[in-house]
Amino acid sequence: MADGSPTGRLTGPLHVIGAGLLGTSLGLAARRQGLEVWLSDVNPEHVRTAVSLGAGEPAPTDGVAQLVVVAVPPVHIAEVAVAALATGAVVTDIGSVKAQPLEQISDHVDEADLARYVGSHPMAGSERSGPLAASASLFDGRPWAVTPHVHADPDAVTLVEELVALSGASAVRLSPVEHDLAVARTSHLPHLLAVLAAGQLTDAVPEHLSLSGQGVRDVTRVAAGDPDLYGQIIRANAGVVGELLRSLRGQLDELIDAVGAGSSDDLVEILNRGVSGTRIIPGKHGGAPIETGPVYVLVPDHPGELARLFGDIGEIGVNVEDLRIDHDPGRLVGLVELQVEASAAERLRSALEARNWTAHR
Ligand SMILES: NC(=O)C1=CN([C@@H]2O[C@H](COP(=O)(O)OP(=O)(O)OC[C@H]3O[C@@H](n4cnc5c(N)ncnc54)[C@H](O)[C@@H]3O)[C@@H](O)[C@H]2O)C=CC1
Ligand SMILES: O=C(O)C(=O)Cc1ccc(O)cc1
Repeated sequence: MADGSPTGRLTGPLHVIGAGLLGTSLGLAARRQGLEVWLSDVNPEHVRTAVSLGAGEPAPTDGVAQLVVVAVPPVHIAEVAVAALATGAVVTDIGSVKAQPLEQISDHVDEADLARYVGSHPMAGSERSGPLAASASLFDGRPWAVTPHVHADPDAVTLVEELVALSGASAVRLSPVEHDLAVARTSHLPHLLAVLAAGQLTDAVPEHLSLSGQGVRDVTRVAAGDPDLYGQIIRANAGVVGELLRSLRGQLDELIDAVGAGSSDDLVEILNRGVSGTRIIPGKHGGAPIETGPVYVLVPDHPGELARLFGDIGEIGVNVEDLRIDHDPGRLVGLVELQVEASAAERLRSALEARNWTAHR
């Protein structure tokens, strides 16, 4: 077993504390690369489930892991990380906010132990929780913030960045404060806006809800996330999120004026700002955003049809950038929306039609 001292080379064992969505996904990703993974959780059922999925083995009662990953809800991160540092291991947490746990941990450990703590945050997840929602490919191609504090041991930082690479993600190094500013804008505020958009649906009558299309599903998806978890995340970043919300209040007033104004100029200016925002979100693997276009395909609601469609797309040789499926309320068919590189959309549509699929753009 490793003695836990940072060597800058990730050989394991990796101890994941918190076998929920994130922890189990990480265990699966690390096992995929052959690393020894130990799992623990306050809920023994979650460990059993994660083990049965192949995410690792129950953590032994003794022995020091090389790297401990704390994957528990935000309010428990500091206490779990402090206990893990006492074992001599390098410790990272994957919580969604970084300045607050660092401050709490710093209050309870000496500088030598603190040097082995390096916070991090994978920008990957879903609105579901628990080990059954886990996936080995959750982190593939995703950004993963690594947020060393000024006294962090460089070897410990390297070890955490190796974990990121081994999980299929790309490390983005930021200070904890910078990170919290970034996620307030890219994650916490969008989450709260999705909550408001979804919440106002609860006032609608069922006949009106029957007109729900893909747009409302797109803007409300993340609002289904566990309110307890998101409450903790947002409260841990309350200062920055509060500032953004106050700025948004001003923008909401401007929007109300623009909607009621005689001319549409101001409204179009606001709508254009939205278009600009969508265009600067980086593409997959942090690359430049690529322009995609949709191809819609009618798929009979029978077992095996989706596999046949994807087999055909694979043979046609077009990469699918994104995908969603809508069900036709009146017929036993699904409408599959494929997002592909814009320049390949027409080629894909005509090749699918040639293979007897009903496809349009
Ligand atoms: N859900 C998401 O999409 C993302 C979540 N995160 C962060 O990852 C962390 C975990 O979130 P999820 O996996 O989504 O939650 P989850 O609810 O699926 O899993 C959390 C697990 O921690 C366990 N746990 C709670 N207190 C514990 C303790 N004191 N010791 C050991 N185990 C304990 C729970 O039993 C549960 O199995 C959170 O800090 C969250 O901010 C980060 C990125 C994305
Ligand atoms: O569901 C999504 O699209 C997400 O963006 C998931 C997510 C949730 C919380 C985080 O701290 C990071 C990522």
